[in-house]
Amino acid sequence: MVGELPFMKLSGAGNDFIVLAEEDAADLDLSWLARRLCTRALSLGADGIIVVGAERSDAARIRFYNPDGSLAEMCGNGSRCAARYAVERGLVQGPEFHLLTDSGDLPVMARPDGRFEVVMPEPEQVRFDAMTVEAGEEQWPLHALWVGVPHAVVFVPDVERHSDEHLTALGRALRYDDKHFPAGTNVNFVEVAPDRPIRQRTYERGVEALTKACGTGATATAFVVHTLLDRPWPVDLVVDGGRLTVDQRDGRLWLIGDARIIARGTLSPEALAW
Ligand SMILES: N[C@@H](CCC[C@H](N)C(=O)O)C(=O)O
Repeated sequence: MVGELPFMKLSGAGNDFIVLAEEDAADLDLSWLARRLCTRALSLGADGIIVVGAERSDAARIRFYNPDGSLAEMCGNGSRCAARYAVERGLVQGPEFHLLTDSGDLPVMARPDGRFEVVMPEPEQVRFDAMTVEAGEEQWPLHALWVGVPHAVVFVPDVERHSDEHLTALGRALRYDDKHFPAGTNVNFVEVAPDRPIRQRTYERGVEALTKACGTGATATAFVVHTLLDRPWPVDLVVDGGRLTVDQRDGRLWLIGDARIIARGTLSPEALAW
């Protein structure tokens, strides 16, 4: 029986997470915990849980679990939320420190404007024009790459014209396309126009739905748009839950955005009892 569990809930550009201290969650099956806690309406609900552990005064250890209980090697928005949590709980001394993730050691900085910025894993396994997406009369080019987790970046001429249901159906079909994506994929539907921020909507693996933002997805998109369309750094993106910026400095990609505390408290055992 799990007792009262201290938690914080944070949102990064609308991607929301339940964050727990490693010491409080030590004896728990984290995959099971994620499936229980992330279910909206029956429990607190979130796009994932993050477990944060003290390591050194300049480094915290973090692990992400998706709502379906799978372990995600990386989460961009979750990294900023974990960084804010680590500062709030006094696990690290800011403003510059490191997050130790399953995708490596990621430098992070608490900015004077209240936002956080975190170095993202270097894009790998890049396949430009990996396939074409058939969407009714239209054909959309899809670029595939890995930014800690797998991503597809699909260029869509007018993304706002497509309903949530349509993008969800297309995203789900691609996510489960084992031929092109043996490990599954997150799918970013992206509209690029000159002189305005990129508009991005994301179907997330492990959530199996559109979420309000995806930080690794924003990074994947920025990399593709910079490389193929010469978009200069920094690249700004509008997502359903706010704004994200991806910049390149010292040859590394930085994800910049908010990390807002929504709630602090204790989870009742009944949050898990359903
Ligand atoms: N929301 C995330 C991505 C989290 C991982 C993803 N669900 C997966 O398993 O691939 C982000 O902000 O990067």
